[in-house]
Amino acid sequence: MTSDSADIYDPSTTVYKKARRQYLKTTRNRSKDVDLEWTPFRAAEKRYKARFPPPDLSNVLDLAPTGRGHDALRGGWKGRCDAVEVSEITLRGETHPQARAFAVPHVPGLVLLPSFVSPQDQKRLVRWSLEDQARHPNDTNLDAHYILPKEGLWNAHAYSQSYPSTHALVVQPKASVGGVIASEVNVPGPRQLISNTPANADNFSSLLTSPKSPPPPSPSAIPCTPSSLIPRLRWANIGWFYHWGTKQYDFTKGKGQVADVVREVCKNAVEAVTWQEVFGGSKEGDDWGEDDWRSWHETYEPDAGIVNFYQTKDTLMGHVDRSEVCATSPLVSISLGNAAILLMGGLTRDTEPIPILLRSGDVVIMSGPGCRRAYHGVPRVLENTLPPHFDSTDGELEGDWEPFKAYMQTTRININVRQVFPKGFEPDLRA
Ligand SMILES: O=C(O)CCC(=O)C(=O)O
Ligand SMILES: [Fe+2]
Repeated sequence: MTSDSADIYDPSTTVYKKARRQYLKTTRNRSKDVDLEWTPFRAAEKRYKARFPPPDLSNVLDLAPTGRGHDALRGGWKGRCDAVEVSEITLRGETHPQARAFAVPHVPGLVLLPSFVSPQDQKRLVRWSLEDQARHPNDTNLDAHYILPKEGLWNAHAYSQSYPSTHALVVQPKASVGGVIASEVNVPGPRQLISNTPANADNFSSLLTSPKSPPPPSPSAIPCTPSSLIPRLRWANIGWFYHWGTKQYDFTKGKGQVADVVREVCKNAVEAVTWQEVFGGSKEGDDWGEDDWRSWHETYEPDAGIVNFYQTKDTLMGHVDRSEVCATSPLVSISLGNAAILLMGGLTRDTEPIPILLRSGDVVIMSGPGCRRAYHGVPRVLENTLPPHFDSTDGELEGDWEPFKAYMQTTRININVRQVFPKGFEPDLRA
């Protein structure tokens, strides 16, 4: 338990002293006013991101079932179970103790389902994310810059791990092949923040026809092995293609599938919630037209999404997901692997966000006008918080689990699933 993450809380340790020295060095020339200029959202982001002073996690909302509690957070991280008042929601026909859902009154439409995904399904979804999703025909952050192997980057990496003596495949950068050298490029790395026009039923056809060219390949990318690229995988697209440059969907590329393994989890989560208890009787529950919460048990149908891959040093800046025409229907977000802090704010960055601890298997639903277009971000992935079931190799599924186990030691995966269009709607691609 004397890992670096625990020592950072103890001023007598070298880890603490080193982090403090580093902090004083980097903040030496900073204007005294800079903190005052930050919005509450930005200030919270800075606090949770900081390596020094280490963030105080005592106000983080942690809904882990009692007993399992903080044990899953190895390495000295602590959290609090009762930081924000939550109301329990009855689940349809579910009686097992983990089937609970919580609404957070501070953010109407935010619903948390702790441990909703079973340990076995968590592992199944990790496999699916890496083997089946982070590959052609889906787009990933690395596709812009590298000619990725047809069998998928993960599969090439896993093969090279299993057969280290075979001739290693080398992934070639795109810039050296196409000869396109751009002066300014998006290098592979964190998602870029782009301010985009919120999609809606009226502007949809103009968004559809706006040009969406591929990002220029990085001239600094060099040939490398699949294994050296794997830690740089940041996202893969599922369902309708998402164009990161414009933050709009590119419907002309046709519709990819949201695989059943994910669709089932999302539909079950939405059906598990008694929406009447979330929106009934509140002003947020007024008539919203197409996306009415009263019919979500029948009309919710996921058609797009992103698989986010975070290494423990990665963060996702505060943003609003507003590219979907359905502006209130549930966005279902599944957490896998190491735990993280999600900051959930309001419609502007001026609202003080709620910090929420997300563990492997937790599902978050963002829905309704007060939450679906609220600012949120992930300022911290917590090191050494991989639950023990990721280490075990029992059961028939486990045969070749080793490469996944190794990768997941420093990784969090988030499957972020959206509904772009009302169920049954087919965009007219001749528009
Ligand atoms: O990683 C998460 O929990 C959130 C990801 C997210 O907000 C997004 O993909 O838009
Ligand atoms: Fe998001």
